[in-house]
Amino acid sequence: MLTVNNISFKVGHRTLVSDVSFSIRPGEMVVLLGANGAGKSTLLKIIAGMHKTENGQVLFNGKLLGEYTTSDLAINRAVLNQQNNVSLPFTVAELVMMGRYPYFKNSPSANDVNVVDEVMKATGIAQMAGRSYLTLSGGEQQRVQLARALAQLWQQKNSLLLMDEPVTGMDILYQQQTLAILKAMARRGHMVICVLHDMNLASHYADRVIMLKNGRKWYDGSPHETLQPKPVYEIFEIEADIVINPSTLKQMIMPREVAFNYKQTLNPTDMETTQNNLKQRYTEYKAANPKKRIREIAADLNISEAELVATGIGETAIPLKKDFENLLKRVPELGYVMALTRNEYCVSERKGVYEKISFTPHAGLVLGEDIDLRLFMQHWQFGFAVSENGRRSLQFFDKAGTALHKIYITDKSNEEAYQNLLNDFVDNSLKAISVAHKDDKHNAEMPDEAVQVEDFQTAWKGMGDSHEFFGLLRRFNVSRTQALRLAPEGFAKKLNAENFKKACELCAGNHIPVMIFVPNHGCIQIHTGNIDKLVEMGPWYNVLDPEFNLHLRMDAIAETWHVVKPSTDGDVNSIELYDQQGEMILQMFGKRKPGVPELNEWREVVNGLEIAIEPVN
Ligand SMILES: Nc1ncnc2c1ncn2[C@@H]1O[C@H](COP(=O)(O)OP(=O)(O)OP(=O)(O)O)[C@@H](O)[C@H]1O
Repeated sequence: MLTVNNISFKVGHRTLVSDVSFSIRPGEMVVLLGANGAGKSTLLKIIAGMHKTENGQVLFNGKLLGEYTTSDLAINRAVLNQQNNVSLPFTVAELVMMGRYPYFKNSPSANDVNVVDEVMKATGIAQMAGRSYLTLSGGEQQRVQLARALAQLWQQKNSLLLMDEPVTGMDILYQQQTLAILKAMARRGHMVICVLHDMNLASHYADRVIMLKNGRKWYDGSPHETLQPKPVYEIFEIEADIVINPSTLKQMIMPREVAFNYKQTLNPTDMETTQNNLKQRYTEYKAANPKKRIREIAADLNISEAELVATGIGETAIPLKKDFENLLKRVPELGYVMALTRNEYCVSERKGVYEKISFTPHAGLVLGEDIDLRLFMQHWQFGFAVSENGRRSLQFFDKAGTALHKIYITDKSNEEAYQNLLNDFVDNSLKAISVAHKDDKHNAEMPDEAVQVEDFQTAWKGMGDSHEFFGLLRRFNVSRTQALRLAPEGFAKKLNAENFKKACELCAGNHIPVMIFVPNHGCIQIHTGNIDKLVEMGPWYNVLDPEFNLHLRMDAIAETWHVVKPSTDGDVNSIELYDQQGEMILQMFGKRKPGVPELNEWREVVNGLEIAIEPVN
């Protein structure tokens, strides 16, 4: 058993590993994943006893690592480093025999010779036993080093194999074979910790995946739990689609294409010149189209909204430090404000006070009476305080410059608190911004036939809480609209977009309180309460109440569903609207809270909808 307790490691003032803890048992194969420089090799060296830590401890088979003698360590753990410098022309067999040095003094025993033969066969290098190591290709040398490490512990149960990128340079067959050998070693009673860069190899061979970022442990769990779009994004900053390999039922991780953004290579002066040119275009376009909103102008000019806002730096826009969690914790001081969250086709505006703000590594929460938000901070990249046409607001954008959330100052807001907040969070160094290429949405779905529909339907019916739905999508690797299509009979019914209006009218007319969720990838805004004034204006359907406004593009609704999710408080009914890409536009529930069944009146409204209007789409 290996137990790592709260270890940290510093070089000078730089912390390379910070407060990492985990244990592994004989039989387990653990894969360490993380971006370049995340601290994987450093962690491995600490566990190998090559780096001494000031804090924490490493316990190996019940004894502190520091208490092992060098010769004891040599027969209990083997290390394969990223770089193996060999300058003398040893033969392959001689080099592998080095793994047996801890076991003999002058000449190897028959057993040592046997072990060397066995590992050379296992690693496919037996036919090159007599060749000089220095004449081998990179991948062949790597296999020899692997064989040396294996020879060291081949017969030592409960020992520890520490492998730093063992498959680097190997062709695809030997990559697979190497990991198969390591997994077999684990199954024979060894403990294996292996640094890899290939998530698909990790998916196939790891029993457990530990993900590191900035020297800290971020995720620790089965490949199924950890190799998901969100952890992958957080660790590697790359969007990935996860599909299930139908023959192995293991996840396949497919990173999305990234476009090279030349603007990111511009130096600050070039960025400012580009920004000044844009400012001129923006000013001219605004003058010619005075009624257009910034989001529409951004779309027309094929530029992001954040870049347009940034053209006002020094005049209408103050850049904010990227310390958004601490900034948001101060927003309650502003008092009565207006929170705005939107996606492509729907805007939710709710007035009130930010209260009960907290952050976990996975999401932020604002759980006030009025303002109710779920925040996904990993997507928050740029922030500005904007003052335009007499309206002041804090605006937050993702890395592509798309707006995620805005907070508007009202007549009743606390002016002094707003000024103090700006003083504390202004980023005077930022003169121009450069945004990432916008990810094209391609919600590739597995074919319906590849989904384990029966199990999926059973799991749906067995939900104890509607919040489990997201986990269900992950588990069966289905998109939301696919899930609705494959739902068990009676749990998802297709409606017409007009049904949504009908439901709003019935709720407004009968004073039935509702919950309206408007999501984007950085924020979900929830309005809970009554809706009253419903107004249609061109393609927009609006709720225009004093505290809550909703603007919804009816012509963008491609699918409307009535969805039923079981919970321990009885069935929960919702109406869900999706766009052409399968992205959720809006979700509406009856007002509810945990432990209380949903309102009967709401249930009657949704259940009556299909009768009210025949579904056509
Ligand atoms: N001796 C050292 N002195 C100063 N910094 C160091 C030292 N060793 C490593 N680092 C730094 O510590 C960080 C973690 O390094 P480490 O080699 O553990 O990363 P890694 O996760 O293994 O990365 P890679 O995937 O690139 O191999 C890096 O930023 C590296 O530059």
